[in-house]
Amino acid sequence: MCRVSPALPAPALPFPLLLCLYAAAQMLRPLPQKEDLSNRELLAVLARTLPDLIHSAPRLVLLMLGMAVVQGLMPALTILLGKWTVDGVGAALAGREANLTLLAAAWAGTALLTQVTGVGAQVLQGYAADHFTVQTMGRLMNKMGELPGLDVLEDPRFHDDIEILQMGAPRRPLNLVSTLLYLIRSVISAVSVSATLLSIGWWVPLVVVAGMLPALLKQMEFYKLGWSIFIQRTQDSREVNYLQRVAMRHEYAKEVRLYGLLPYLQSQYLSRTLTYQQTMRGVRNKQLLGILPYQALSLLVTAGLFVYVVNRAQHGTYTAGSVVLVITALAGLRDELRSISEYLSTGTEHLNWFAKFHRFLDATPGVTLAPDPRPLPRELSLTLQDVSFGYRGQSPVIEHLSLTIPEGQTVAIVGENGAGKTTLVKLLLRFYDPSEGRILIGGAGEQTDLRDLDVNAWRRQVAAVFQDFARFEWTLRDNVTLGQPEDAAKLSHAVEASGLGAALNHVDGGLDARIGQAFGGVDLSGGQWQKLATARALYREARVLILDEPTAALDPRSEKEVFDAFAALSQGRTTLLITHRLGSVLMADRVLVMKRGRLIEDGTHTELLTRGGEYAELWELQASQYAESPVSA
Ligand SMILES: Nc1ncnc2c1ncn2[C@@H]1O[C@H](COP(=O)(O)OP(=O)(O)OP(=O)(O)O)[C@@H](O)[C@H]1O
Repeated sequence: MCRVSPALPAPALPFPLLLCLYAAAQMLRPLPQKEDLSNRELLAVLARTLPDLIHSAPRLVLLMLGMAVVQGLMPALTILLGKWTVDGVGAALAGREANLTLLAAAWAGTALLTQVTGVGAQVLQGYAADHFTVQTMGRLMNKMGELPGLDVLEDPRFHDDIEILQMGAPRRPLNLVSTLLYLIRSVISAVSVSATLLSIGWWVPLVVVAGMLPALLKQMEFYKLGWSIFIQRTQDSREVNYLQRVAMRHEYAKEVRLYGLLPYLQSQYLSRTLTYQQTMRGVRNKQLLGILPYQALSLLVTAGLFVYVVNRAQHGTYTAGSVVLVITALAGLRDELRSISEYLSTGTEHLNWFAKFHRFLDATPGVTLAPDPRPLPRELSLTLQDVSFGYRGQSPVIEHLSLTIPEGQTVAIVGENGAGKTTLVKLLLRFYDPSEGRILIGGAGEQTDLRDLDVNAWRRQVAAVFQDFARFEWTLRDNVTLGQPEDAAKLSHAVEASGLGAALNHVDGGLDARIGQAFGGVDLSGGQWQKLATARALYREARVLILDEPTAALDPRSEKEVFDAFAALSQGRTTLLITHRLGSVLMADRVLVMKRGRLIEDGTHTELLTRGGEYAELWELQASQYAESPVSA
């Protein structure tokens, strides 16, 4: 509550008093919470974030803090120098002694120091940004390394977060530290500038701050909206960006043109964007108009004080220098308080980002690394014991699956689309853990639950050609070796056996040619990409080979060559071949037929044909397609 000086002339009393009361009442009104986190939670995030950031560049942060303190004191010093100079000029004009040269030098020194510390702070920020980015990105990458499975990455709760984290990692840490330093600078500046007003009267800073605060708190509310708008935008913008991508990217261009999709995409894009913009415009305008009365109050207080000081100066109570001081201090204080409210709000935004960062770092994956991994068994036979699994706790897509695949066996897995064949492979690679049952690795007497093994050691024993293999836009060589030490003989065999060798003849630069369009490389055909994925699997010396539709994109000659290569490679290795081309099943020792997540048939090709079940039916169906084809026209 404000107290009014008894020395204040009677007519001036009610005005500041009323304003103080009004301002106090406004300040007591609770602010609507627009941000995700409470102030206490934000402070907890700050307490966790700051030590990490300081630790990554302690000297830089200390230097930046020193500069912020110096910069914070400069405005008050400049204001006082202004007052003293004006009063000095007055004294000199009246024939009294005044050291104006010293004042001018001090003013110039202050201006210079402000400039130097400003530039210095920016240089330091550049260095700090490099440290922070490396540290933050490093922690994100480390976390990725702690996520052996795919569950967290596929969790819809993290889809938006991952995009926000990726975009923010290079800038949020520096933004947070700079905002805090700016905040410290502005608080020091506001306090010291307010202190200069004490020379007018002890009540002056109180009245001024009380008059300006409501507008600034309101302003802060508006800034706080920024984060909610940003979050909202990320959710909406993923949809909108997707539409944009479909309209503009090469990979969709053929269908977009053939099916005349552009008008549809445009209308979807426009309607979503316009709805979003309309909502945001409404919120923004309401907020901005809401600030107006508070700004009027702030203006009234400063104008009132100005009139009062000018009036009293005319009667000789204050010097001309004091009038200059009030003018500059009021302007300075208003700017600083506005900056404080802005920094508090943007700081909140950065802390909200860090809250997401921590949430991701703290995410506990369903698939965890074994704390004390058991050694890999000598023999790598695979056993599923009553395994069931459903994605993200949904209804099971694998149900009560039990089977054993001895090391060295070649097994074909067949079945209709969606039967669970790829899911079975993903479970064997421990991208997910079964919801029920166990997967055991090892021969009799040494079987170990897959969950208890070092998952990376296990995966090093496996090579795979996935149905949706990755297309790394690196050189052909890097695409095959994938960061492993290069062995020229192995590389050349993998390239030839996969059928990639023929394609290389037409590519400038051979194995060192960059592929893919993202960096202006040569693009490969679908089949060539698949051969590349095959070469990758062939290059890896693995004891288990997983082939999920490995020849779907290959021409018949390439398919034959690749299967010959697989047949040679599968000797002595456990091979799982998922395929709809039943002709290729003949290379398998055993066939598993899956239907709706269950194993319905298990035997050799001949046994299953004789049994006359699902497999025999599928075989007949495919064979009849060839038989019915006219042999000669
Ligand atoms: N990441 C995922 N999240 C949720 N559901 C999934 C996911 N992957 C697959 N599914 C679902 O699991 C079921 C089994 O899919 P899976 O890919 O294992 O079948 P598949 O037998 O390999 O089929 P296809 O022959 O078509 O490749 C399907 O119903 C599919 O929709």
